[in-house]
Amino acid sequence: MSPTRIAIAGLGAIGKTLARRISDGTLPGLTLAAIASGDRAKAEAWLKSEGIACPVVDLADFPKLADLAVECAPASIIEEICVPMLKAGKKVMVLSCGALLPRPHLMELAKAHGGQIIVPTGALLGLDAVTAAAEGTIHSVKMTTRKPPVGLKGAPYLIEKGLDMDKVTTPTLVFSGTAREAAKGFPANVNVAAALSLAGIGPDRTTIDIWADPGVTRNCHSIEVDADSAKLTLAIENIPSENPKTGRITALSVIAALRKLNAPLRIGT
Ligand SMILES: NC(=O)C1=CN([C@@H]2O[C@H](COP(=O)(O)OP(=O)(O)OC[C@H]3O[C@@H](n4cnc5c(N)ncnc54)[C@H](OP(=O)(O)O)[C@@H]3O)[C@@H](O)[C@H]2O)C=CC1
Ligand SMILES: O=C([O-])CC(=O)C(=O)O
Repeated sequence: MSPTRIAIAGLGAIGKTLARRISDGTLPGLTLAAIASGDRAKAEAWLKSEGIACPVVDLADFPKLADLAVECAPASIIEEICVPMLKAGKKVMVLSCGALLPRPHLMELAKAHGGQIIVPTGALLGLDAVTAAAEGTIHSVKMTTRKPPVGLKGAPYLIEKGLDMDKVTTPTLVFSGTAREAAKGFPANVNVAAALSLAGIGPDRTTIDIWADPGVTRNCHSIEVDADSAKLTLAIENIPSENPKTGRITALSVIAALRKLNAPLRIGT
């Protein structure tokens, strides 16, 4: 069987970890085929320093070079990554999944051309159980996120409300609302809430409280799901990566999902 060719869009905290792990040959049946970056010269210099041989290309070139693209770039360019791949009937693993909520046309495009959008568990946990529960009836899904203020800095919602994260000295509830509203107001901070909503009862019925908490050093998420099959209470404390907004486990989740693509034994939903 020929190897599955992987393209990476975005060579940041997630993309770099991914590039290292695919190119070192520890993921059987996968090959690193292409990378797109916001800064081609910087990406080429980094790849050279790591001893990774991979072309840095334009996003538009992905469909001819790759079978699956991993989107780990700013949410604002999701269309540029997904549209060419999906039109070519290929797969895209989407990390900026909050940006999927206002774009149902991307799912339509996948359906029309036989492509697929894959949202990995990412920085969260329990999406296996939530998708299973969603095959029955889920009554409610509530999430609470608690991050160090630096992990929320720059969010459009905070800027709009004039909330300065440098001035937060006690745990502060900065947002309470639906996953859809959270994805709009915090596009680089709570993709986890969007993933949870897509797994369960959708972005308008899934709720989230976001706390800026100077007392924590990790990005902490807890989930409560009430369903006719089970009651779930789940929590995860993510150690930040080189990007304080992004937990280290996110890249590992992508690697685990990629490993499952060609694995003879597949664990989990
Ligand atoms: N679903 C989930 O559970 C999670 C999702 N995320 C999301 O995943 C995404 C990536 O996260 P992370 O790796 O931490 O982000 P980073 O900010 O570390 O990296 C993003 C990279 O994208 C690159 N980029 C910018 N413009 C373009 C472009 N036009 N084409 C290709 N690449 C570009 C940037 O490169 P340069 O610096 O050269 O401009 C940057 O290195 C974010 O949207 C984040 O919110 C994060 C954590 C969890
Ligand atoms: O969901 C996100 O975008 C990032 C996040 O909370 C985490 O990594 O813990």
